[in-house]
Amino acid sequence: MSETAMGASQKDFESAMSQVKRLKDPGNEVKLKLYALYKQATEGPCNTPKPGVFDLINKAKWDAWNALGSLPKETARQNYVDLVSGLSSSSDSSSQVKPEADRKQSGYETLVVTSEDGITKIMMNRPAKKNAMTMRMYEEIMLALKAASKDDSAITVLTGNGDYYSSGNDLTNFTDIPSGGVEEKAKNSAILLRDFVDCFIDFPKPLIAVVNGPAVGISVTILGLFEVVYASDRATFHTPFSHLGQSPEGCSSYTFPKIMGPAKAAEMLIFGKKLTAAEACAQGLVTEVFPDSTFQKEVWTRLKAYSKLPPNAMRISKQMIRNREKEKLHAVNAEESSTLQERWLSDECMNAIMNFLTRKAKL
Ligand SMILES: CCCCCCCCCCC/C=C/C(=O)SCCNC(=O)CCNC(=O)[C@H](O)C(C)(C)COP(=O)(O)OP(=O)(O)OC[C@H]1O[C@@H](n2cnc3c(N)ncnc32)[C@H](O)[C@@H]1OP(=O)(O)O
Repeated sequence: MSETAMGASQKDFESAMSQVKRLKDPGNEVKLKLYALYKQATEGPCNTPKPGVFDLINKAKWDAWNALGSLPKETARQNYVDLVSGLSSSSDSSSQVKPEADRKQSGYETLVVTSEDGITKIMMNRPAKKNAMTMRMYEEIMLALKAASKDDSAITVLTGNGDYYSSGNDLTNFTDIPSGGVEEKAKNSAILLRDFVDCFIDFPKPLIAVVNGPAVGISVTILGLFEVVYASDRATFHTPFSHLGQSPEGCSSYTFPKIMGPAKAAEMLIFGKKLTAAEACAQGLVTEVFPDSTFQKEVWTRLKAYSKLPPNAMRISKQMIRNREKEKLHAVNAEESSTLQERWLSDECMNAIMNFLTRKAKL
């Protein structure tokens, strides 16, 4: 009988463990798999309490281990040995890693993040769900922005994969209620929202939105915190907060009236008027609109040229503009987040979410 059919021996397992230490960094996703298999092989099914939502690293590790369910220890041990052996042979045969692979940053579940030509591109990557923003996506965008603020790129871009830029908050975020109840969820979500928007307020480099298709809710409101917004002529801009029993966020209660005047801002934020890309451009929310057929080519050519400008000069200019109203923006963000915390508990909001989830209503 072959070794594999019998299952890996303790000796194979120990040898794989020491092999792991000599491997080239396999990336976060693989490291999580290795961690989970190791825990399952040595301790059995996940037996520790789930870490809190903000304990990102331990939560990711816990999720990976917990996902193995009741996989037997022996199978986990064998899978660990097989995974390490696969990694060793691929790292032996490709010590010269392709530049393409180097540019893509792994470890994100909801994003594709790449860095090249002086541009870090953060792409929301849930096209089948119109890039709706899950709790995980909010956390990952914050992580990606923090990393981009320290990397050597000159500018940072947020965009979406597929036909939508983003359909805004994933409404199923309302369904995962913890044991502390809906009040606890609303409180934690308000903290997450405030932290999320703070990352945009404080982001130190020029931030560009490449709006490849329709944008809804929070994906629209935070555009007021970007330096430049390029849109395909297929894009639309929609903030249906009253329809959802909610109120504005992303500092839009302050930035939108400043950008487009109070009357136009009210039409969008109170009455949920959906703007075409051309209308959004006329009102100053969008910098420039491109035909969809040439959108990607034209925008990226433009951005590559901008990314060659002296990065420190661009950074200093951005900060000079932003610093004039940073304090105000933080105060607005705090107020909008705490107002929403109450709104989320209202009947108006709950009914609207139930209507979407039971497919009685779409925008
Ligand atoms: C207790 C408190 C918890 C609070 C947690 C809050 C956390 C922070 C919140 C910050 C505040 C943000 C506010 C907003 O962003 S408000 C805007 C919310 N967005 C919406 O209301 C859009 C809802 N979606 C739609 O109306 C339509 O899907 C849409 C018009 C966008 C597209 O319609 P279309 O017919 O073209 O496509 P489908 O509907 O078939 O969509 C394809 C699949 O994608 C799913 N989908 C799309 N958008 C969302 C979404 N926003 N949330 C969840 N799911 C979404 C859709 O259901 C389809 O899925 P299936 O294929 O599985 O059916």
